[in-house]
Amino acid sequence: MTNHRIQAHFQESAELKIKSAALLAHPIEQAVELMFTALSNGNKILACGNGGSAADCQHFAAELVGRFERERLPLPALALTTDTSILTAVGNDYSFQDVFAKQVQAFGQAGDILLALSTSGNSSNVLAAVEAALERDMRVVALTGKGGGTIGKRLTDADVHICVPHDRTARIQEVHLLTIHCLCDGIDVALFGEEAE
Ligand SMILES: O=C(CO)[C@@H](O)[C@H](O)[C@H](O)[C@H](O)COP(=O)(O)O
Ligand SMILES: [Zn+2]
Repeated sequence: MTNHRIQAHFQESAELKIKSAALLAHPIEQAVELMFTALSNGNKILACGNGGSAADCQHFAAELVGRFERERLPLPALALTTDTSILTAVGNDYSFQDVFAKQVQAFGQAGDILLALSTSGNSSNVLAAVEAALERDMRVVALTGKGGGTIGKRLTDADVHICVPHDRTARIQEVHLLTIHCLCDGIDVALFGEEAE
């Protein structure tokens, strides 16, 4: 791999982040508001996604249950990507499409939030989780890319769609992680106010 190729990855990622800041600041603010309201009402956040997005779900849940940058009480967030017994039993006995939806049906309650991650917006198990969440009167915060796919089309006006304006999975994931950190920071600011620098 040439030095030039590495420089190009950094360049593309940096440019996309700047472009996304302008386009996504508003939906990210809306997502913070939705999440903070849910948490304040005693509700929780469930998160699902595949591959790199599964890792993002766990990253997000760790920052809510543990902490982001400020010391605070643990906040209820659960990654639906971690219990291998549930994932294999549901995948084996029903279908891979159901691995997240069954957990939304088991754990989700009205007023909870589903954080749904899919760079293509087309993963059928994430779409099924979105459907299950909407059926239960939960709100959805969807992190997508590539135009938003079928998940983008399924969302309602009460949900929040954060769609990264790019077609490359890796680049979209990089903006998703930054978005997750903005969500954590926004929740901390909603709790404590902006820190004096
Ligand atoms: O991390 C990567 C690619 O960068 C992969 O593991 C990627 O997450 C997987 O191919 C996923 O299955 C893609 O699903 P999605 O983002 O389209 O929903
Ligand atoms: Zn990746």
